[in-house]
Amino acid sequence: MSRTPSIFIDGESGTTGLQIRARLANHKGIEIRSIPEEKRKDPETKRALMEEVDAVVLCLPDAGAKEVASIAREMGAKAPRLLDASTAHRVDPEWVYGFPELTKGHAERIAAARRVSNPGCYPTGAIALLRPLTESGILPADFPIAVNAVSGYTGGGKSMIAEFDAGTVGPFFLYGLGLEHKHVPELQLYSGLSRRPIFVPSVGEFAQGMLVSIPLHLDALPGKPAPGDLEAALTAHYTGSEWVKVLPGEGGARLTPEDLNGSNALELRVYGSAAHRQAVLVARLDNLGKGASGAAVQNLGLMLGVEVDAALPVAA
Ligand SMILES: NC(=O)C1=CN([C@@H]2O[C@H](COP(=O)(O)OP(=O)(O)OC[C@H]3O[C@@H](n4cnc5c(N)ncnc54)[C@H](OP(=O)(O)O)[C@@H]3O)[C@@H](O)[C@H]2O)C=CC1
Ligand SMILES: CC(=O)N[C@@H](CCC(=O)OP(=O)(O)O)C(=O)O
Repeated sequence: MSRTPSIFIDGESGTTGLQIRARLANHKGIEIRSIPEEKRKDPETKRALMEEVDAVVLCLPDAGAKEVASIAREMGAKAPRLLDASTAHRVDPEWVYGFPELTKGHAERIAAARRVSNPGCYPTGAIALLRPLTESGILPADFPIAVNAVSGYTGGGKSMIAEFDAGTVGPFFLYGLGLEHKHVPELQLYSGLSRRPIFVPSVGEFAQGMLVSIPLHLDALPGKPAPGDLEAALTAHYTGSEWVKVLPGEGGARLTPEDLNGSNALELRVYGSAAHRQAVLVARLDNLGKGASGAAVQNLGLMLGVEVDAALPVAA
């Protein structure tokens, strides 16, 4: 593409949309087009702009994302490429899952795709930990898995931010306790699990940041691996990755969720006790970074074939 590619961020004033704009603020290689505020939910205005841009980033509730996807279907070959940040299309086989580090060749699949579905924040951490273990055969697909996670409250979008700003919620809560959280299908599918994992999310009184942890009884795994074998499988999978790093798990250390805020980084650690034959896999990320807008900017770079910095620009 020789001219500057253009995008339309549908839902640009929401939590995810604003963060994408901020990450692209200093970027000269992508032109951002908008529609007037009062027309932002008008399908005909959207359709007209969709005819003029190369890609649309959907930062909308699921219903809004499905509406734009159906406009794009009607447009046929004239439709722009779509990158959907919502949950609407994540396990739809006609969409490519937007986790470039998923497996060998996946970044190239994203680069070539017409429709890409950006991952959920929690699945980003869990899939990053589990996929290399199922792919390498260390973890059987039907192994019982439980995923625990804590998120900053921006993960709940404008409505949850308003609740915390108003001081009407306590400092911490578990949720998803009906075991029907919307992230479980993508987490199961892309981790390569045949047995539905148990997922226990929670929110703390901090705006941004996330930890995802997965405890494992190593004796129950067929090859009875040591913690170091798990770490070696993760290291082999992510060697050379710009954004995903495998770091030593130092027992006794405290791990806090906010350290990667503003970045597009994802850190993976294996904590283990050889004596007790136990391990805990932990992912740390910014829920608005690699968990949402950073990942979206990374995917846009692949889709449009331009160099992007998926991290927030550092304030001068
Ligand atoms: N926050 C997060 O960490 C993550 C969010 N996501 C997903 O991204 C999407 C957006 O979430 P988030 O940014 O948090 O949500 P927000 O509630 O913060 O923002 C959504 C924005 O979309 C606007 N909007 C709603 N319906 C339409 C429509 N039909 N057309 C145009 N604009 C519309 C809203 O405007 P108004 O308020 O005026 O209705 C609002 O500005 C969701 O699907 C969410 O699941 C994905 C990953 C992480
Ligand atoms: C704290 C909180 O409420 N988090 C959101 C998920 C945030 C996220 O990744 O969202 P999407 O799947 O919408 O993209 C939730 O649990 O529904």
